[in-house]
Amino acid sequence: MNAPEPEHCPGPETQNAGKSAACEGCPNQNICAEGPKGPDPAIAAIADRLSGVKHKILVLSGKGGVGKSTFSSNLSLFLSQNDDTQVGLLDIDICGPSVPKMVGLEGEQIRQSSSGWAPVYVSDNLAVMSIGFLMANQNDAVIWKGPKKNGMIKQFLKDVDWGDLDFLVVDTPPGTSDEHLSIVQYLKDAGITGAVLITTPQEVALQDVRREIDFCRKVGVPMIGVVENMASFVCPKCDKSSVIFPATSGGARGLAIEQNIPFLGSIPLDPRIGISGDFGESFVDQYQDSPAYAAYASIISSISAFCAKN
Ligand SMILES: Nc1ncnc2c1ncn2[C@@H]1O[C@H](COP(=O)(O)OP(=O)(O)OP(=O)(O)O)[C@@H](O)[C@H]1O
Repeated sequence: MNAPEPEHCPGPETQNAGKSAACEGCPNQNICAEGPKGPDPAIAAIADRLSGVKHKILVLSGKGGVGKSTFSSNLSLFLSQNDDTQVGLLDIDICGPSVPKMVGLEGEQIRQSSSGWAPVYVSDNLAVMSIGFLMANQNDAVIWKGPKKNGMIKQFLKDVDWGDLDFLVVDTPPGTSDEHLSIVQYLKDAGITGAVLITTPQEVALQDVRREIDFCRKVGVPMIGVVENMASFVCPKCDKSSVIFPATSGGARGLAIEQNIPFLGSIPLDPRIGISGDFGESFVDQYQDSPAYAAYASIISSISAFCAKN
């Protein structure tokens, strides 16, 4: 749907979709008339498939490049440090699937099993599925229109055999697009524990987070909180921290207060985070004495506490 609904819109899922008097002249008329009627049976199939998954966490960002995939990967790696915690990481950033590289699974392929698509394992208790595993060449561009992207998201949610998981971390595309609406719609019956919103401190990024917050409120996704990324620089040699954007310092925290949602914490820019991601190594396993690790630990403890209560 890309135009506002007309007054008295019968709703895209109804038998009258695209055919009632209110639909005349609506730019969505043809899409609605041709679209599926009634609830999508995939929604129930997805709930069934994910019935063994305790917590589904969406990682969202208003803008690209703010560190959403890095956070999703490190969140999953961190949670899986506990051998008794089963973690799944689903990368549905269809146009820029960077998770396979970040967790050291570049070049892996999806395997079919009798019970669906088998995820690829980083360790015994960390399973990963990514659109990147379907691409023969990692440099290929994914040029798909909306319905095909939505179909792929549906298939990922419905067909991947995760087994029992404590956490499923979902790395989403940036912004609030059709794909986000689809994810929320498809997970309607399965349930979403909550969303973590990643931002950098610049005002342009914060503006987009406001839209993301508005989206979550409109579609009823609980917000676990906001994470600020790359607001300060920590020197890997002396661990001294310097603020990078003094003009917007504290902006993400201020935004969280203004919007009445939790501020989970601030992860500094640490070159070792970028390097670890580029080489598919685990930052959270290797640099446990760094300020950035301490920030991850504190943020993830708040996320776990939220999940335990919901
Ligand atoms: N705290 C950090 N310190 C250092 N580098 C970081 C940090 N967070 C992210 N990066 C680096 O910033 C770049 C962008 O991060 P990432 O790919 O995670 O962003 P993204 O929001 O997922 O982007 P997109 O949505 O466009 O895929 C990467 O090179 C990553 O290594």
